[in-house]
Order: sequence, then C-alpha cells, then structure tokens
Amino acid sequence: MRSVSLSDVVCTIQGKNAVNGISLNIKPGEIICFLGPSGCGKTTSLRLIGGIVTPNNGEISIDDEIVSSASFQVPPEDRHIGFLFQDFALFPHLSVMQNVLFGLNIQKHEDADARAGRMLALTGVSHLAERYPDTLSGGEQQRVALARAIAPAPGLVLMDEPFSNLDPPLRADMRRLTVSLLRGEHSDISPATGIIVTHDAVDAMYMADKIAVMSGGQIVQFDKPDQIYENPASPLVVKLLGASNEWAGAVNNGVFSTPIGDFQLDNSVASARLMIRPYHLKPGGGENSFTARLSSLRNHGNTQALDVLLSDGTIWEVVGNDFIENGLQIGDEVKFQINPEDVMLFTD
Ligand SMILES: Nc1ncnc2c1ncn2[C@@H]1O[C@H](COP(=O)(O)OP(=O)(O)OP(=O)(O)O)[C@@H](O)[C@H]1O
Repeated sequence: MRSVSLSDVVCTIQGKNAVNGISLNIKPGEIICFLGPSGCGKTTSLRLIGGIVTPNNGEISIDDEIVSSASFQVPPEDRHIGFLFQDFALFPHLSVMQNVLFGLNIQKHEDADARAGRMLALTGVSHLAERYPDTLSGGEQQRVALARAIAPAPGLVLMDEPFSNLDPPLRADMRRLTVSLLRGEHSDISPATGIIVTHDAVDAMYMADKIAVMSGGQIVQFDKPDQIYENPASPLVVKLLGASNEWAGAVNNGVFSTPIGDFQLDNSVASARLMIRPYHLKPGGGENSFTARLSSLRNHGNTQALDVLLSDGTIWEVVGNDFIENGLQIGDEVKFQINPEDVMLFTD
C-alpha cells in the first residue's frame, strides 16, 4: 500500500488551468474518490498522479519520493501503478488470460499463470479466459480490466470511471468487488491504495474513505463521506450528493424570510440560500411546518414523489413512500414538517 501526496499542483492544457492548485495527502490503503461535475479536472488529476501528464507547477510524491514536478517526471511505466483507464483499454490482439498475464510477465512474476487464473476467478470471468476483448460485453470487459489492473499487486491503483458502462445491478456488484480487492479481503491479494474518478455520488459514498470534491480545477472539500454529506461546504456539494430543493433571497437585518419560515442569520449577511433534501420534508403540522399545494404525484414503485407549490410559487419535490396510501391528492393544501437540523443554509 502506497501513499500519494500532491502539493499545489497546477496543470495547464491549451492555455486553461485544467487543475488549478490542488494539494492532497492520501495515506497507504485509503480509497479516495474524486467526485465533481463534468470538466472540473478529475481525470486530469488522475493522469497527473499516473504520470501521463506533467504539472506546470507543484509536486507529486508517491511513498515520499517526488515523481512529478515542472522539471522532473518519472514515466508512468516506472511508477508501478495499476491503471483502469478508458485510454488503456484491453489489448485487442490478446486473449482475456493474456491480457491479465501482461503485467505479471513484465514483472517476471513466479506463479504468473496461477495468479492470473485466480484474478479471473475473483472477478467472475474464468469462463472467458480464452476469449478476445471484442467478443465480450462492456461489463465483462470492465471485470477483465479490473483483474488486469490488480493482478501485479501494484500497491496503488488508479481508476477512471471504472463502472461507466454498467447497468445499476452490475454496477453495485462491481463496486463491492472493487472495494474488496483494494482492501485485500481475499487471501493472496495484497491490499492497495485506490484513487477513483467518478461523477456518481453513490459510487463515491459507497467506496471512499474520503471524497475529494472538485470544482473548477480545485478541491473544494476533502473529507469522509458522512462528513461531506452532513456538512457540505457549498450548494454545489449538496447537489452533487443528491437531489435537493432550494430557495434563495435577500437577508434583511439578519432575518432570512423564506416560504417555509424565518431564519436568523448574521446581521452582515446580504443574501442567502436554503437547501433541503426532498425526503426530509414530511407531511405533518406542528412547530416547524409550512403549507404547500400539491401539483403532481408520481408513483415510482418503492418511492412516491410529490411536486408541491410553495406560497411564492416555487416548486419543490417531496419524496416518501405512503402519500397515495394516506389519500393525498393533487390540489390539496398540505402541511409539511421540517427538522431544523435538515435545513442547509449558505450565505453568499
Ligand atoms: N486534451 C485536452 N485538450 C483540451 N482541453 C482539455 C484536454 N483534456 C482536458 N481538457 C480540459 O480540461 C478541463 C478538465 O478536464 P478533465 O477531463 O480533467 O475533467 P473531468 O472532471 O474528468 O471531466 P469528465 O467528468 O467530463 O470526464 C476541461 O475543461 C477539459 O475540457
């Protein structure tokens, strides 16, 4: 298991800072997910760590040895990293077995055949050993790519959207498998530090010890998933982690008056934004409640969703599972309860 550290790393591509001064310390054995909207610099950060692109400024170290700076670059093949990148697709002219053997043979691994066989078994593709990549489904190819990345026991594995082409049940399987392999939960497979790029919050929440949320080439929050979920640093982080309702407006003399009630803020604040998750709004009266009119009701099977009109015409979503059973109907005026702890307030 290897440590990775980035210090004030900048990477300019075609005159634009794709990565704009990121610093990060990743401990041996940690699984880190880079999460962020499209174009925020996740893939470039991973490519910098892999040595595929060179920083214009700053330093990258692996196990306390500098591997990248503006003037010095250890080539990717000398970093002994496992890659699972779209650009490093399976070799089309090699069978599945030969693909997994590739890295093992470079390392002159003693029991390469046995180890490749074991990796194929663990990733559930032993029966495809003699097949060629173009005869495999997307999901099968991703399993083989995972086996190939981890087979040489690299101690550090970089993955760029490793489950991008998988449907939800297969994605959940692959998440579990990836974490168990990185954690070394299988005998004779050494644990590894994992750095994974994803734009899927569920992937990140499930797999990561820590999530690095990126925006505009910078890391805007780096913390444990539950911390990020409970204390998001900005509206962007709230949105990345799941659906949310919001309302923004002026603050007058420290009072933020919203359709769901008044909130006391600092006197110096001029404007604010309130956010709340759809499933945190529950029908019911009482102290912290507000009234809204139901404008639509959708049944998604295991959940039901309401669109509700606030007093100023703003539409919010409410998610639950018993609205229909409780007789709610479009046009009804309904009271909704809020727990003040679920309200996220951001000042501009
Ligand atoms: N080869 C390139 N040529 C020009 N611009 C590039 C290149 N690679 C990246 N960029 C730009 O750098 C920025 C960061 O790109 P990057 O691929 O790192 O983002 P990302 O967060 O991984 O996005 P996505 O989730 O869409 O893959 C983007 O604005 C992108 O357009």
